[in-house]
Amino acid sequence: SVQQFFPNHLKIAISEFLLSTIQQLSFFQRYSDRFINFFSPYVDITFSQYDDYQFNHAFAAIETYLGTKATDKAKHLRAIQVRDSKGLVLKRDDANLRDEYEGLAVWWAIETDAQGYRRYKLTFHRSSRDVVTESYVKHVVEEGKLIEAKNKKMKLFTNNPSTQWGSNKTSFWRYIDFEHPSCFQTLAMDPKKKEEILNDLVAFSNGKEYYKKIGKAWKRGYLLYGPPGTGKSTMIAAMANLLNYSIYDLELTAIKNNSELRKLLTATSSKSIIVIEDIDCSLDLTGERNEKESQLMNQKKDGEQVLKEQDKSFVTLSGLLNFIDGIWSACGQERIIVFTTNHLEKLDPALIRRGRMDMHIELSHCTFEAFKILAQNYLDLDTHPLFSEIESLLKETKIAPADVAENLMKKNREIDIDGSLNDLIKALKKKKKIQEVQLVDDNKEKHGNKTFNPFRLIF
Ligand SMILES: Nc1ncnc2c1ncn2[C@@H]1O[C@H](COP(=O)(O)OP(=O)(O)OP(=O)(O)O)[C@@H](O)[C@H]1O
Ligand SMILES: [Mg+2]
Repeated sequence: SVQQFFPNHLKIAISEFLLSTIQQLSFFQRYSDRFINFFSPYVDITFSQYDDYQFNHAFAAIETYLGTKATDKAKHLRAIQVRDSKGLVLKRDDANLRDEYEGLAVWWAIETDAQGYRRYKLTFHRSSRDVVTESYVKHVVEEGKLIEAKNKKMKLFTNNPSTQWGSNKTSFWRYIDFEHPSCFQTLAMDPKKKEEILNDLVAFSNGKEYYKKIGKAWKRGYLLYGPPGTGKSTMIAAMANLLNYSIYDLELTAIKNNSELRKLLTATSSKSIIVIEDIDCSLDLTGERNEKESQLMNQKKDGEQVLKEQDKSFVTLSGLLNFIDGIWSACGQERIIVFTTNHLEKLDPALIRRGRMDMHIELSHCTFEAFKILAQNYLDLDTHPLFSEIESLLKETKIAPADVAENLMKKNREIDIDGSLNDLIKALKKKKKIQEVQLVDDNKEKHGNKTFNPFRLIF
C-alpha cells in the first residue's frame, strides 16, 4: 500500500514541504493549519522551557534524556562540559532525533520560540497517540530525572524579573549547572562546630521517616551570620555539594509581591536549598516601610488607593514568614532554607526565632584552628616554625578567612611557603595596628574627646 511505500521521514518531509508552501500563499494562510491537520496523520506536542512563566522541570528532564541518545546521526551538535570530567555531553541543536518506544517511532525536534526560549517538539503518528501521551512522555521524563540524579548534576536557580513579557514584569526561575568546588573538608572553621553542622545536615537528609513521625514538614532553616568574607556563601555551596541538592538563590528585591513569592516558591523542586543572601538588605523588616506606605495611602482619595494596593511592589515580612512556617512550607518536601546576614542585630526577632531558623551558625574571624585548615588547603602544610607567631597574632587580630586565604594563595604559579606565611604575618601586623588605633579612637569618641588624630589618616 502507499503507507508502506513511503518511509516515515519522507512522509514528514512531504507534510513539512506542504506546510511551508501553503504558508507562503497568503490567501490560504488562514486555512493552512486546518488544511494540514486534515491531511497530516501526525500530531505534535511541544514542551516549553518556561511554562506559565515558570521553569519547566519536564523540559530539563527531556533535554537530559535526549542528550544520552546516540549522537552520531545528528548533524548539529552543541558540546556541553559536564562536572567531574565525565567528558563532553553532546546535545542536538535544531536537529531531528528519532526515538523508538514499544515498537513505535517518534521524532523530537528543538525549536526556538518568539521570545527566544527553546522548546522541544515531539511528533508522532495519530495512531500512537495513546501510547505516547499515556506512557512514553512519562517514561522520558522519569528516565531524564534518573540520569540527572545519577550524573549528580546540580542546578543553580536564580529568579530574574523578565523584561520579555511587556509591562507585566514577573519573576521566574532560570538555571545554570551548579559547579562549585567547595566542600566541608576545606571549609575553615572550628572543627567541632563543623562536625555538628555536618551531622545535622546528614540527619536531616535521612530524616524522612522521622519528620513524618513527628508530624512536621520535612524542612530545616539555617541562619548564617558573620562579617564579610567569613565563608557564608562558601558554606552554602558546601551544603549543596554534601547533600547533592540544587540551590535556589532567591533575590527578594526582584519580586513584586507576596503572591509572586508564593508562585516562585511553589515552583521549586524538592531536594533543594532555598537561599536568601543578605536578608537584612533585601527586605525592610523593621516595619517602618509599612507605616510610611499606609500614611501615604491615607492622604489619597479612595480611587487612587485601590490602584496603589495593586502595584505595591514589595514582599512583606508576614509573606516571608508565611512561607517559612505557614501552610505553604508544606508544599514540597526535603527543603533547606538558608538566610545569610552580616548584621544579626538588624533582623526582626520574629524572623529568626528558633523553630523558624532551626540552627544559628556564626561564621566569625579566622581562628588558629581555621588557619590550620587553610594552610593545609593552600600550602599542604601541617606545621611550620612560623605557626606560633601566627597563632599569637590571630588571637589579637580580627581577620576574615578570605583575607588569610588571599595571602596564602600562590603568587607566581609556585607555592612559596615562607613567602606566603611572611606575607600573612605582615598583613596581620598591619591589621593589628589599624585595629589598635581604631580602638583608641572609639574610646575617645565614647568619652566625648574628639580631638584630631593624625594616625587615623596614616593607616
Ligand atoms: N571559612 C572559610 N573557609 C575557606 N575559605 C573561606 C572561608 N571564608 C572565606 N573563604 C574564602 O574567601 C572567599 C569569600 O568567602 P565567602 O564568599 O564565602 O564570604 P561570605 O561570608 O559569603 O561574605 P559576604 O558576607 O561578603 O557575602 C571564598 O571564595 C573562600 O575561598
Ligand atoms: Mg556571601
